[in-house]
Amino acid sequence: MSLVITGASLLGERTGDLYVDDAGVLVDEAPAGAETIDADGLVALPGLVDLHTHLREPGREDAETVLTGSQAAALGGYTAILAMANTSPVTDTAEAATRVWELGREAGLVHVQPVGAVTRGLAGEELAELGLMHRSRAGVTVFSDDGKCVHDARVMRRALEYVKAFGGVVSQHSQDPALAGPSACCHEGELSGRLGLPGWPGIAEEVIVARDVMLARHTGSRVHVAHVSTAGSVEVLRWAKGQGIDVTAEVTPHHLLLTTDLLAGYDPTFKVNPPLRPQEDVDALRAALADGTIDAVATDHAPHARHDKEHAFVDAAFGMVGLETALGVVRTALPDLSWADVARVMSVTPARIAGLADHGRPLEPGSPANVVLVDPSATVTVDRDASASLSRNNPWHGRGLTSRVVHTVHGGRVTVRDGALAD
Ligand SMILES: NC(=O)N[C@@H](CC(=O)O)C(=O)O
Ligand SMILES: [Zn+2]
Ligand SMILES: [Zn+2]
Repeated sequence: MSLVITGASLLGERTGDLYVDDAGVLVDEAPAGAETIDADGLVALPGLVDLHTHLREPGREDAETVLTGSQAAALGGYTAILAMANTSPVTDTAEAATRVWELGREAGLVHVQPVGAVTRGLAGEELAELGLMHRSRAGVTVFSDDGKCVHDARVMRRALEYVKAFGGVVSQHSQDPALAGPSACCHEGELSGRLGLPGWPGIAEEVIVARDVMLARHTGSRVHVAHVSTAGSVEVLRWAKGQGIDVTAEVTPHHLLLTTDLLAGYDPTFKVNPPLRPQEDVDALRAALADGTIDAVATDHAPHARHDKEHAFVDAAFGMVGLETALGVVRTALPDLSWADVARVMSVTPARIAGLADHGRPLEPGSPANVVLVDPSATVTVDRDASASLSRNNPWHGRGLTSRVVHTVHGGRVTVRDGALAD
């Protein structure tokens, strides 16, 4: 179905119309018989790309499936998501990766790009079949043991050497298990002491980031730092980039807006890895995103069933949902970021990091029609029950967030119309 989108503000810079042909590609003339979307007052961006999504299929379809996660992604303005490997079983074979890729195609709402595990079963010992996953139909290029840190430096070195051959990247969950003990469940600081909760200090992240940028330099391979959470990690990244080391980094929406004080109520909704940090870290993360030291925003959408989350704080699962709220949180946390910069950190750069050639493209003839249309002046009050996700661990419930995703177009197909899933 061809499409004419009229009067949108393209990246907030100039008003223009967008034309989409039957093949789902942007063209320079209005196709005959096209559906029209009136986008007057809306900002058009390339469809968002999430480098870090947890779908729970296979294994925990009660918490999320590829379909429900894809729906949440489309509602959040995404046209591509990377599905983390910590499912059950783990995505550590070509067959498992291909299955996730197929489920994504069947859901048909966003491109679901499987992330492959670095090590078998995320055990941190033997490398998974990285080459076979890359050569499979899923075409895996991003590898991660996320949820666990590849803590053995020798294993990390070998993984980097291996993926270098085909331009792959290792996305690291930076958490030194020796410094952040097995029961660590929040930021280590004055508050964790007062609350009597075992903390995990920023240094447990920073030593791994520092080690990994040196391994990237040594191997000439590419490292991506998942969910950066401290000012110290930002300093290391700034230095590494200055040296020309091939490293990229992401920050989550929640680390840009929420701080560790929220833990005073012992509400496990706010329990996440890495933990919410003090305001000084949040300020450093915002500045680093604005100046390009941090390359991308990634949701780390981590749905959990009620019976895994509703526990005493120490026993509850780590993680929060985030696909539907990411853009609103970024707009709220960084109101001065230009729309072109929002496109850069939420679409263009993540697509480049993941090697997704059809995403993050300029809104110009010849590009695949992956587009999101946003109302920049709306405020949305988040309701955790009005969500496509199967999980309700939503830290934004009841909050007002700036901007609203109105329409999403994936490959020329309208997936979200007027803020609701299209039929
Ligand atoms: N972020 C989280 O707190 N949890 C993630 C794992 C992870 O990203 O480390 C999960 O899979 O639930
Ligand atoms: Zn992680
Ligand atoms: Zn994660």
